[in-house]
Amino acid sequence: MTTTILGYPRIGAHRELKFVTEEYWAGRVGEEELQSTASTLRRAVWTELRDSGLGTIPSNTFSFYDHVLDTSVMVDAVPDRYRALSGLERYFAMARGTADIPALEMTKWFDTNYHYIVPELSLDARLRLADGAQAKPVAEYLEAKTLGVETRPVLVGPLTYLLLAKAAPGSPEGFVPLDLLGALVEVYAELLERLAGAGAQWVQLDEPALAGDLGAREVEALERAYRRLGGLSSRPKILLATYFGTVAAEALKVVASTAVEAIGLDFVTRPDTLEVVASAGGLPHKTVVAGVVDGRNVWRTDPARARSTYAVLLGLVGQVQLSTSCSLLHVPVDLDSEPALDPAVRARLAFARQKVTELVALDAELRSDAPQAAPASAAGVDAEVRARLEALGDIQRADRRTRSAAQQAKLGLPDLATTTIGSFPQTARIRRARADHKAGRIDDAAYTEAMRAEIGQVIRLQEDLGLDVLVHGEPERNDMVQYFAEQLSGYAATDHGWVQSYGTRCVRPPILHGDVSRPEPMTVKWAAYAQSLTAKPVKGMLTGPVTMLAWSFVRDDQPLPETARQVALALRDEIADLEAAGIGIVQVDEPALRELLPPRRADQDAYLAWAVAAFRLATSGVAISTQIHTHMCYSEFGEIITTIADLDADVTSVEAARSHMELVADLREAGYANGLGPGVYDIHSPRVPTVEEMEANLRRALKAVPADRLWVNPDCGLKTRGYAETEAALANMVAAARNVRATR
Ligand SMILES: Nc1nc2c(c(=O)[nH]1)N[C@@H](CNc1ccc(C(=O)N[C@@H](CCC(=O)N[C@@H](CCC(=O)N[C@@H](CCC(=O)O)C(=O)O)C(=O)O)C(=O)O)cc1)CN2
Ligand code: MET
Ligand SMILES: [Zn+2]
Repeated sequence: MTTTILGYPRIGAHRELKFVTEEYWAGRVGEEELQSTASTLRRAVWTELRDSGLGTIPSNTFSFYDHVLDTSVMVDAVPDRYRALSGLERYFAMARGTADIPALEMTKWFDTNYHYIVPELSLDARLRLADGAQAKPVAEYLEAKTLGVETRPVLVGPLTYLLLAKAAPGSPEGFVPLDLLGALVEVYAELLERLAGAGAQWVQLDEPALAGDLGAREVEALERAYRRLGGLSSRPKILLATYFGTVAAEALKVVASTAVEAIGLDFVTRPDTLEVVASAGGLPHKTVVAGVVDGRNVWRTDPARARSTYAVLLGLVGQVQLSTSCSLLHVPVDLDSEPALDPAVRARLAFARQKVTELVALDAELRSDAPQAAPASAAGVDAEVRARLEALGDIQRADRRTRSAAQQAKLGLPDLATTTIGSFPQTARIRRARADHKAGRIDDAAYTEAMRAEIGQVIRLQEDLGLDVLVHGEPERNDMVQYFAEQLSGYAATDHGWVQSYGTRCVRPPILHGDVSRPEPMTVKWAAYAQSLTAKPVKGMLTGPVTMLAWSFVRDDQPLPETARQVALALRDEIADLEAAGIGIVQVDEPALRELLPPRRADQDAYLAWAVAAFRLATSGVAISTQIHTHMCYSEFGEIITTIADLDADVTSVEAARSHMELVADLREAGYANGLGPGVYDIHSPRVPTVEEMEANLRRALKAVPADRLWVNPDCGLKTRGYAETEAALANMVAAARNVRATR
């Protein structure tokens, strides 16, 4: 037996990669320094893993932006619009766009808060191993080898890669990326041969798609791909890694029949993986890389549970190695950087470094037969919260027409009302004030004053621009989830627990460890201050229960819906306080609603039911004249379209610019008849949208939504943008709304 992990954080223990990359983008450091920092970070990971005693060590887990984008570049799946560029310039243009070329799309990596760059494939794509012997996985394998570390290069598996890709715009009807499987597998065949030539003993092919529902076509593709790769005469041994759920039984059967030497299985996400292996008649000729340590949550592993999984597996499979359930990309690097955490919570935690140590210890324990003590786990119980939830009555609001009449009487908004999604640019000045406050360089009063000054500016700007519904701009929030978590009981925040979300953007997911309650109002003083500065309505801004869970590390000792109800109750209280303070519109953001959708159809309805119930619990306590908004972004909404209607918010804003408002008609079909704000421009790019393009978007939307229900807003919050482009874009947006109002 031995140990391994499926991947490791790449951003650096102190976000070194983020900082150097952003300096490179700003033109303040050159490529040489960028490359040298990257190399230092890779080496640090390899030597750390080697010194920790881990059995086998992954490589090619580094990326300058995203591992799916790396794969696209590696197989030369580069759309023509980037062909004039080369090297890193091309790579970052694909990720982020340039002044002239739009970026590739970005979307959620399965049900995580990591985002990948969506491959765009056309029927005539000529896939090939772009850099031949210098291909990234080969180069990184050799780089580790010169340090004396033998590694297992990690690749996105060909099936998963194609299932995550989309057909290039203008592709012939019926073309799907999976049609390119044959060509892609030949590129992987060449790569595997080159890796073998470089001396690699093992390669890891990640196929998380195998934990979802698979059709006959996908199963057939799986078989074709791995028969071909398994049958290569010169290749490393193959570890085919499945994760983010239980491997589909049909897929396991196929993989078992190929020459693949090892299969990675996730024993953490769901309880039924052992049953699937047993029903398949075991895997007597394979090594199972058993994911017994949770790769994406921060709780210490229960050794008794790992032991029993191991014992059962021993009787079912050829060999067992202990591993993480998925890459450690999704957890922070080091618990030792968090001295301020409550010791009782801390005792229950393991970050990436600690998980490696856990694996080594588990392995030693299983060899020596000396059982380890289980972590003491005692989540805080709040009897009052439980009693209140128990006693809670109706969570249904009055019917939509009654509400909308009352709200219109009170708010008197024009047709095509203009607004924004909440945040305004998080400037260096704002972040510095927060850092100064935290370090004690400025006191509470000075910090409050600094934030009020920001709010004052944002309100004035919106009045000057002529927006109809204003926001306070969220300057006081380090992050829309962390900010609330820092104020709720039952939640802990970290100081350095950074996890990559996309590119150089990171988050510190808070840790939800016990029953949740709200000791004090969380947003009222900021919202009320903003409202005191203007006669226009100011929209209060909260993060919804599902998103509060999705972007946190959540306790695993009670069902998720229970935890969601506790968060929802705290939000319900907050909304009541906002209403009492004179805030007539409250937006409850649920950008992660789609993200938590389980991969298997069979599990989806139950999830959607509790997600809707939690949202309604949070939002149903208000007067009919109080307008509830919600906001969603970063998702393919297809599967949750009827759920958006079920939330029954008075107004829903959704990301729509990149899909050209397609969603608007879909929502109407699904019976959505409330207010709708399809984003009229993409906020992910510094490009300033023209009045004409936003007008065109609005006219398109008007075909499906009447003007008195159509809202005009950007796709999402503006926190990652600068002021110059924000002001220009919003001015154009208001002009577009006015033009459409005038010429309808
Ligand atoms: N949790 C979460 N998930 C999400 C989103 C989101 O907003 N939140 N949005 C979607 C896209 N994901 C995103 C993730 C991160 C960021 C983002 O802007 N992150 C910032 C950090 C935000 C933050 O926590 N800021 C803190 C800390 C800032 C900081 O780095 N401070 C310096 C010191 C201050 C300075 O001198 O600048 C330090 O700690 O070293 C603050 O403002 O207080 C970044 O990576 O740069 C944006 C979108 C989906 N998932
Ligand atoms: N109100 C939030 C903002 O504007 C919503 C963001 S959704 C990722 O930043
Ligand atoms: Zn958003």
